[in-house]
Amino acid sequence: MELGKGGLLFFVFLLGSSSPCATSAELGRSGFPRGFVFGTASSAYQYEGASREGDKGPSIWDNFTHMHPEKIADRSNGDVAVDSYHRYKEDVAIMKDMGLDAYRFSISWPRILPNGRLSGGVNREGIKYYNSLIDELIAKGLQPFVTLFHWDSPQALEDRYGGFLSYHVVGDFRDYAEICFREFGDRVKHWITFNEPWSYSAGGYAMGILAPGRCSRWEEPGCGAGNSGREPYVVAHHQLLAHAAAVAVYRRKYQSFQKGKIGITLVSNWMVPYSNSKSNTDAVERALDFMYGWFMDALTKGDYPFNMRALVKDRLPKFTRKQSRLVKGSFDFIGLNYYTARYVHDLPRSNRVHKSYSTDSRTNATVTRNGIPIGPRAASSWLYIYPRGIRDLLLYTKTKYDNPVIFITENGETPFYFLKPLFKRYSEFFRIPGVSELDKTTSSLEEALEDKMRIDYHRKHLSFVQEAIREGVDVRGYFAWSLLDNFEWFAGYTVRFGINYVDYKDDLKRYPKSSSLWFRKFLRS
Ligand SMILES: N=C(Cc1ccccc1)N[C@@H]1O[C@H](CO[C@@H]2OC[C@@H](O)[C@H](O)[C@H]2O)[C@@H](O)[C@H](O)[C@H]1O
Repeated sequence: MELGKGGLLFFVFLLGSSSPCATSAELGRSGFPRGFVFGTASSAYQYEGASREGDKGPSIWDNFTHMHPEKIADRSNGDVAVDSYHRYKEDVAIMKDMGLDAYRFSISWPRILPNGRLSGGVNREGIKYYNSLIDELIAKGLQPFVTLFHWDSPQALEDRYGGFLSYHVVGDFRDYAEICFREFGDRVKHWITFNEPWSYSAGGYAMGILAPGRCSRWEEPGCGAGNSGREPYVVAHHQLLAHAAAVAVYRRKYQSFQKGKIGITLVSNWMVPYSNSKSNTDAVERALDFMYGWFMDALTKGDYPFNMRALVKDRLPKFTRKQSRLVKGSFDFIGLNYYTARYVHDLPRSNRVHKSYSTDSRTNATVTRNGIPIGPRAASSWLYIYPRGIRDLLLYTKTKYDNPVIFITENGETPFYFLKPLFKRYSEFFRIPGVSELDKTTSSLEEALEDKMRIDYHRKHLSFVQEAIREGVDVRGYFAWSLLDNFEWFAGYTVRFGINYVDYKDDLKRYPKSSSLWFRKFLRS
């Protein structure tokens, strides 16, 4: 049944139930299909530290945080992070004790190739570290899910040819990926080429809030160089080509005897029309195309969505026939990161001279409708809690993209923290409508470990994942973001996503939060 644009969204909307059937009493591992994988997720720059140890080369995040500390909320960096480079055995023991099945982590490209290129030499210290981590996971009965690129591009390639702005990155990424397949593929059976190419393209080249921090001069908060109307599309294009090149190598030279699966992790908000007018339901379709279809259409159809081609025109790169064939179908599964949702309404055609990815879709996304938030706000200004969105996004993917195999590779939140005294004295200023519970910044460790809001977030999202499975979506796993509190990019260490607490003031000691204990019980029931 061919559904028109609005019809598809209306179809998803109609089927939606206001809340999932399972109650917290019923919710447990046994409510999911046999073999469903439960894990936690992390990334190299946010966890490892040891930024200049073990002969690792610098990444663009090492450079970005040191050159632009003002772009990080607490002027911090990942030089030490949570020191997983030295403490990975302790971290794996935490996962084992929780009863998790898998761990999603990323490999730092410049830790394997310090100069970014094969010709610069392979760093055996880097190979040794990841072998140790993978061996430890397997020894403790955990499956490694490995992301090859989680934003920490080698600085050497940025200096050499502008990193992902250049087509040269395709061959260098392919060579890097092949080293990983060869060295780790006997034990790694789930490969994720890129984490959130949307975030890297939009955050790094349209908004300038992620490394390498490029955007047009007139964009807020202002960047030294860049072009928000062209560079995000070029960088996304080269990520897709690099992804397809790596998949082709894996399928041609390794998959037949290593028997692994390879995919890519995408992120999308769920988009809710501000009203059911045609202009706003059309706007929702455009918003989904510009964030999610940008990659899903290329991966399933071999070309960008019609909406993008029609609106971005010659600023949107074109696939050659050969490239289109390489990209189309270049996945065994899709990793999907879901955090939040937005209300979306149409923006009339503007004759803006300043072209930007951020305005090309002619939509505006808001977190409130008639003054009412779409859901309780987490600590991060972009994260409003809308659990039903994970089910709607999964159903949309099933219906529009032919029911691919999906792993939820990230889902998580960071409770609202306030300075307790400040909160008490100025609570009327902080009263955010709809926030069910504020986790105040606490004065004691005991209070810091109490994260009921995060338990509620994961319980509700897991219930909606169950509902999506009942409706036929082929979801095979769920990874919570994140195992530990960690370096959260432009927020630094000011927000905490961990289900396990890290005491930054006392030797990075790890402590289970209530959510960790909840997951431990969930995984045994
Ligand atoms: N952070 C994102 C997507 C994103 C990109 C630009 C701006 C906003 C949001 N995606 C995933 O979210 C996770 C949580 O992201 C945090 O969200 C709250 C922000 O304040 C914080 O800076 C960010 O790290 C990251 O840690 C993962 O590495 C990443 O894969």
